[in-house]
Amino acid sequence: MLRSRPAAASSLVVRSFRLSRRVFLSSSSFSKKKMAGWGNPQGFSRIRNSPRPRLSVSSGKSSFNKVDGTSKSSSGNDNANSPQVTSQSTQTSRESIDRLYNSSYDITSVKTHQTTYQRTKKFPVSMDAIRSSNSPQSGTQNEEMLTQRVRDIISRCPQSDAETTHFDICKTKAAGPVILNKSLYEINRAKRKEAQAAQQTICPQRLRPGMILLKNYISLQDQVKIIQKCRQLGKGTGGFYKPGYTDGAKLRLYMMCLGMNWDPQSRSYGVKRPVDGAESPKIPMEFINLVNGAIQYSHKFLNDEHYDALSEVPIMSPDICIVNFYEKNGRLGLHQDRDECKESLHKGLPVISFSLGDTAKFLYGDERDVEKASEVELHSGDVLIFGGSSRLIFHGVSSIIPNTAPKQVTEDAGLLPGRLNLTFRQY
Ligand SMILES: O=C(O)CCC(=O)C(=O)O
Ligand SMILES: [Fe+2]
Repeated sequence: MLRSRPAAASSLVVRSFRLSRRVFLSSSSFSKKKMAGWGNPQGFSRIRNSPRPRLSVSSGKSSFNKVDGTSKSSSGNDNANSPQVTSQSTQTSRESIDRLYNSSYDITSVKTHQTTYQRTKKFPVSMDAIRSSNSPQSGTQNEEMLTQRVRDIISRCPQSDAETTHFDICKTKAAGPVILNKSLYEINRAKRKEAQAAQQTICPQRLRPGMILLKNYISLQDQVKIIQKCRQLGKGTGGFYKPGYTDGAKLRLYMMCLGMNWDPQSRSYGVKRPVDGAESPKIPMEFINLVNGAIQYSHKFLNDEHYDALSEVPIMSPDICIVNFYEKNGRLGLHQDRDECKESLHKGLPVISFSLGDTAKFLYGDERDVEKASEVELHSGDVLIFGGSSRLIFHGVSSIIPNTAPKQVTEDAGLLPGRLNLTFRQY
């Protein structure tokens, strides 16, 4: 799980600009602040993208200072073309380079005009070239050192497919039980699984017109699979991040969008998310099959109860899935889901919501008023549908009830304490 940064790490940002043909090294404070501001909880996501940046290097004094972390950028001048190395900065750079030479360090971010290459793994950069041109250090030699360092960094930038590590919703695998206990552990687990499977009966309820709750709809086996898939997608490009607003406020959840990105700041959908330009992963087909099955199930239930199934839950093809992960103190204020296209809203195409993990207290009502809202508990495996005349209900999560997730979810899938919610919509 990537939640903290190795203590000894320092970081670099390498930017290359096609127009100015300039690369500079800037301070860790820049990249940390930027990443933290953009939503990654600890400000350290790993992103590796191709293509590699074209390398062209010049250096500015602020670059050296920034490496050293001693000053803020004074090189806001991105058009500077020639190296500027003053005696002051030469001194600073020598110290910086010495320090770097003596330790391996993190490359947090290599940024081009289009792409951010980020990684956090402790990453030793060969300083042989720097060593060989050690002293005396003229401005030109300094520049060469810097150039070599940048080349080193770039040459270690993987060229493979994009890969990002964001917030991990699952525990990293704990050390397994000792061998002697293992068989007993497995026997007990199998028994527990059987007992829980026997208890799992789908129980549909019509909470109000267009609002159907399918209790226990998702089998434990499927819950584990959904969590594992969300975990895998959530660690990659476009994965989980903590959305925030420009005023600095943060939502009390981690979010990942599939199919299309929904931006909480602008309340709009787009291909790429503004925070890091990442495209949303596709919605896995298994998820879509489950959604279709839930729609069919609700239709059968409504028909059996003599309601107009198609007007309460119109058929939809999900092309958006917003995945939220709530930690134990997570919540979501009353709101309407109304950023899908007019036609989708007009037709009342339903939102289909899967709950996994700890139980949520879910509020819903006709007004944005907590006092007047109704409450229902959503347990792991429940599917909530709101379409037709309930499509624009106000809804939110007032709290997460700790330690209520089924054992399979916490043990087999390893979901962290908290709740995973997936809402499917058709744009
Ligand atoms: O977590 C939930 O149950 C609701 C999520 C939600 O309303 C949303 O993502 O818009
Ligand atoms: Fe919502």
